[in-house]
Amino acid sequence: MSVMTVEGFDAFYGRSQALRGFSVELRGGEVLCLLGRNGAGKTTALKAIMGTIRRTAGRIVLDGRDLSALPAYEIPRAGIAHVPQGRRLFAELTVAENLEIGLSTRKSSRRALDYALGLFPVLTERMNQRSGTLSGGEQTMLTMARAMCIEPAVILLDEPTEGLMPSAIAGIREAVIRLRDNGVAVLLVEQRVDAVLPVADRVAFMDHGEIKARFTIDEVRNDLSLLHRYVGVGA
Ligand SMILES: Nc1ncnc2c1ncn2[C@@H]1O[C@H](COP(=O)(O)OP(=O)(O)OP(=O)(O)O)[C@@H](O)[C@H]1O
Repeated sequence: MSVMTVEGFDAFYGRSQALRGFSVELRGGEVLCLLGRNGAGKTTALKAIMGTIRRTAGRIVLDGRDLSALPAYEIPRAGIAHVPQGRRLFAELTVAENLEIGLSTRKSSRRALDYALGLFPVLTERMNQRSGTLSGGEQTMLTMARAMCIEPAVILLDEPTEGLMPSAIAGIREAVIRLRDNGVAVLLVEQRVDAVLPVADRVAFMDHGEIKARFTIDEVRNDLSLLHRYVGVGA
């Protein structure tokens, strides 16, 4: 199983420090959920892992390979996929065409496509539909499937359930579980604790760019007041 280690990331927006010693370790077949109030630095942490914002300190290692000095465009090829907040699909293009874009960095594209569609079978019936006409949940799954076309060891998901109806949230939850059961390491950013509890193995609470506390999901389930204390949500 893969292991990703992120150690001591610092990052700044101008003079304001957005990440302070951000560190996580994540294994294949595991879901780590990053929770925190608005502006805590969760999205910034994912961008720092992808190298799309500059880090001033820290290192990242995936399966013994130090990725710290790689340019951002090399990070997906090294095995880390990112599904950013909001669904960045090409609405006028079909499902198949959107997936082809995900495949363009791979040589063995047929196998990768079969793999991605196997994780999100609902898309196979909609290959020729314009992606802008998919439901919100289907669009999110397409974005996730596109990211999976590189057959990554790690996937970073930034609020995949944002704006979705409860029924669609259940579909995303199942998709996350399927990724995990396929041995993928999942780093999940969520606002909605109800979306997290059924899928997370561990949670980390962020505040002011820093991880303030880490718990196993059983510790959270046994003491829901932790959620209230760290993210200010009703428990
Ligand atoms: N491009 C930017 N320039 C300046 N400041 C930024 C920029 N992007 C984010 N910030 C600031 O950095 C802090 C962390 O933002 P970030 O988006 O990482 O938080 P978040 O935890 O993902 O929040 P949310 O849950 O609202 O998405 C916030 O104070 C935000 O205003």
